Amino acid sequence: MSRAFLVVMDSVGIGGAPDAADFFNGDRPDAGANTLAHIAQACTEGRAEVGRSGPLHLPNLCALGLWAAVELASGETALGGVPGGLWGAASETSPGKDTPTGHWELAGVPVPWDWHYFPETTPAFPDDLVAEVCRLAGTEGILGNVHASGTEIIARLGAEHVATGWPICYTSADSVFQIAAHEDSFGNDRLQKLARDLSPMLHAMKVGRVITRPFVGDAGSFARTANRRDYAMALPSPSLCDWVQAAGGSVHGVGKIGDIFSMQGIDDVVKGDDAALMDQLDRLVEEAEEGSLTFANFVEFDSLYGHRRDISGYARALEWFDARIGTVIGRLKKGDMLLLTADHGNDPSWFGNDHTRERVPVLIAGLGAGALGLCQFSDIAATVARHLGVAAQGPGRSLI
Ligand SMILES: O=P(O)(O)O[C@H]1O[C@H](CO)[C@@H](O)[C@H]1O
Ligand SMILES: [Mn+2]
Ligand SMILES: [Mn+2]
Repeated sequence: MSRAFLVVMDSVGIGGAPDAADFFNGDRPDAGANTLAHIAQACTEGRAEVGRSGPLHLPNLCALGLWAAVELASGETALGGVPGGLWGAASETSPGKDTPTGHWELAGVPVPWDWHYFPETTPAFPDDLVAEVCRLAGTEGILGNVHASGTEIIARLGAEHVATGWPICYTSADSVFQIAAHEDSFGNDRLQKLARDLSPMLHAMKVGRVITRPFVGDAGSFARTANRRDYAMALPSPSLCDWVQAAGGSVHGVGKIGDIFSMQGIDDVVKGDDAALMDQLDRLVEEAEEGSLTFANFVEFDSLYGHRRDISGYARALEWFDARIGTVIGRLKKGDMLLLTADHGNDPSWFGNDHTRERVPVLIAGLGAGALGLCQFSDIAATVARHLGVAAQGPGRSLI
């Protein structure tokens, strides 16, 4: 018997996606974006000195083969290290660079449809959708109705929201409908019910997620809380999580995993900030059952630093993660696999403020050293399934 830990470093791309020119930030194609290599270059050149200093220091990820994976994916040579793990680089085939699309394909389910994206117009949403939000919320109108950054829009419209009670609705380059509302004046339960009731209409439009963005505080210092929830579409077919459960194994979600899979195929989930999630991953390395899959997402690279184009912050988060994951890897037991990967890129040195289409690293601890080569996202599901002795479905092929 064996156990598997599949750990997604949200947005930690390594460049080189063959179809990057087909994806955009505004009108700028993603060709050339490289989250890790560009952060490393900025660190080396002294352009990432806030709260940290000097060259990017990732000894544990490099010891697994991270920099070999970056070079394989994109040809960029930035740092070094002799790979002591299994390492490779994976490309996505699905027509989307968002979190659910990436995770579904990592779990063996490429997305077979085109998502609906709202136009970059004002208003961004059709009248019938706005009317339905008003009906469900019991309000005369909505605020926003545009493409926006979530922190910027609550700073701009938060006071008007508190005064009118109208929900702030916005979208981005992703297939999302986001609703921000104040936890005290609007109420978090009411916000979650609104999103839950609205999501069937959005899902029928092929909008991937309705996301709640509760916030607290006063004008000038509004702050989002950890009570964000994502109401995602159901998967079109069973994923790695279902395969593991069908074989009798438990599936433990850490972080956003429960939301991304609508809890389908997941036994339990723990939530919190990334530091709390790392504690939970550490606990699961101690406690997870034989035959189980622990599926973790660390989102702060993306949500706190990638979208905000904060290179120093992203570098700090990587260095923190590297130190903590090194400890976790040191506690793995015989027969365990820990596979580190990502769901898309979010190059903080790039144009715009959205994700970037990139290859992602595949780093495996616990199974010796060697090159896995270039592969597909869905091969990761097949690899984990093979390790657990579980029958895989879908297009992936095991790398081991
Ligand atoms: O600016 P905020 O609200 O963080 O939004 C970001 O979060 C969304 C979901 O991950 C993305 O689509 C991106 O727009
Ligand atoms: Mn993501
Ligand atoms: Mn994101």
